[in-house]
Formats: sequence, structure tokens, C-alpha cells
Amino acid sequence: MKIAILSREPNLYSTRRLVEAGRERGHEVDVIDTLHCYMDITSSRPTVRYHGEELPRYDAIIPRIGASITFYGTAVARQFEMMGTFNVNESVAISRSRDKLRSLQLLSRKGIGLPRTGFASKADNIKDLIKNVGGAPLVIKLLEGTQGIGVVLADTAKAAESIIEAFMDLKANILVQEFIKEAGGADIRCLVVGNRVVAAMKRQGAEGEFRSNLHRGGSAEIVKLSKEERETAINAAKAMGLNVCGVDLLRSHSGPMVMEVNSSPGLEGIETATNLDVAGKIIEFIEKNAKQNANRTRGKG
Ligand SMILES: Nc1ncnc2c1ncn2[C@@H]1O[C@H](COP(=O)(O)OP(=O)(O)OP(=O)(O)O)[C@@H](O)[C@H]1O
Ligand SMILES: [Mg+2]
Ligand SMILES: [Mg+2]
Repeated sequence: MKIAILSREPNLYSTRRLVEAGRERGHEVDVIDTLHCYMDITSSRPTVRYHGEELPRYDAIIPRIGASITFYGTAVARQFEMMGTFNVNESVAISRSRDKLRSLQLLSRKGIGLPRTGFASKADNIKDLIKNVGGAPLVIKLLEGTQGIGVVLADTAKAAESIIEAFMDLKANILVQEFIKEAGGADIRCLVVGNRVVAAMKRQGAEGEFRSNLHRGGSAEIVKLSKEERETAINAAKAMGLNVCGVDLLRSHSGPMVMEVNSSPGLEGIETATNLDVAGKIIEFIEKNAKQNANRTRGKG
């Protein structure tokens, strides 16, 4: 098969591993810089152009679209879909996953466990917003943050009020969320490919840190999932319409709670922690599912 990886970073671990896994299985794999693609949006014959030439026909694309280029990256992925190329994670699903509020709304409709979450745009609702998620301590999050930046723990209702007010004043979109204390600064990253969790790791935040992000100094180790955790991760991926994703769970007293679903999950941390060939599983998924015109919008909202 002919596979293209949409990535700005050919030397990144995840990109290199996908190239390697594809070639090992006898496929032709190209890395294409997403921002250097441009589109010819012509009736009946949409194409993608690259460095002055029309790109060849690929059987599948693997979009690895960073949060900073979501708009353009999803447009390029969509153009491939218009051409009938199989896209591992369809553009609509990537857009959904980039917005924490939209994601949580979609997950809540499917009855998937979630921390209680509120969202408002006006400061006059702040007290009720805080009360509704069970009061302080609580977590305040920027809707489009990554790597744990823009995630704040407010210890008291007073602190929460001033932080929320400050964010609103800056016109930043934030959500207010119940703090899952019993998670103990750890979360579980489940790597879903198709209808399976192919690898899982537990990430533990650095000493005194409630955020488990590896970018914030957390550490990772292999973990065994319960049946409920496995099912929650798979259902979350399905609700988002993502075939390949990282579902982050918190272990709470009332069962697994989904915090977010990442549509371009990094492979380095999880392959290192688990010693599993996740890149290979993604290529296998493509082998089984890549067909012309197979993409259709899955999920609603
Ligand atoms: N409601 C919560 N209760 C307890 N801990 C939380 C809660 N929300 C977030 N955390 C902790 O903070 C970390 C960062 O939060 P979150 O994943 O929502 O942010 P992010 O910036 O989108 O990170 P990522 O880089 O993974 O996309 C989580 O991994 C978790 O450890
Ligand atoms: Mg995130
Ligand atoms: Mg996260």
C-alpha cells in the first residue's frame, strides 16, 4: 500500500516509528509536511499539491496534526477525504477532540463516566458554577490547552472565583471541573486502535503535582486495565469517531472517568513504558480497513 503520514516533524519519534512500521510490512510510506500541502478545490476533481506538483494517490493517510495547526491540518485531511483516500482519523473527529467542551458534551450523551463539569461565559454565574461541581477544591481548564498548561487547581471557592473571573476577563474559554482527588496525581493513558485498547500506561505526576503530564515531569509505567476501564476507553473513542486515539482516564471512587481524548497520541512514552509495537498496530489497522471512499462521518455532534 501507499501510505502518507501528515506530519510537520519527520524526525519526531512517533513519525519515525510509523514510517518504520509501515516499511517493515512492505508498504511505501511518505512523510508529508502538512503546512506545505495546498489544495486545488475543483468540482469533481479535488487534489492536493505539494512543492509544485500534484501528490500521487495514496491508499491511506495518517494525520499527525499538532494543536497549533488544527484549522489548516484538518482542512488538508478533509481534502484527502474528498479524494476518497482513507483517513485513519477523519477530520471531523479530530476537530471534535481539539475542543474539550465539545468532547465532554459528546461523551456525556453516551453515558461515559466524566468528572462533573461546568461551562459559562458570564461572570454572574460563577458562584452557581462552583456549587454545581461540588465546590472547592476544583479544577479550572482552558478549553484548548495541552501538555497540562492552562490546567489550574483552586483550593478554595474564593480562589476559584478570582481565577475564573481573571480568565473570563481575558476572554479565555474555560471549563470548571470537579477535582478527582483520589486519582492521586495519576492518570491512565489508553491507546485505542480500532475497537481495541492496544496499550495502556499509568502516568504519575511529579512530587506535589496534581497534573500527570510527562511534559510536567511525570513518569510512566505499564498498567493492567479493568474490564470497565477498557470498555470506557473504547466507548469514548467510538463516541468521538476516532480510530486511533489516546483516551485519558482518572481512577475515581465512582469508576473510570474520561478526562480527554487525544487524536494524535504520542508513541514514545507508551511504547517505552509498555515495550509494545503500537505503530505496528496502527499499520495493521490500515491494512484491514483502508478502502477507497470508506470514510464517512461517524458519531454525531
Ligand atoms: N478533574 C481533574 N481531577 C484531577 N486531576 C485532573 C483533573 N483534570 C486534570 N487533571 C490532571 O491534570 C492533567 C492535565 O489535564 P488535561 O489532560 O485535561 O490537560 P491538557 O493540557 O489537555 O493535557 P494534554 O497534554 O494531555 O492534552 C491530567 O493529566 C490530570 O493528571
Ligand atoms: Mg489535551
Ligand atoms: Mg491530558
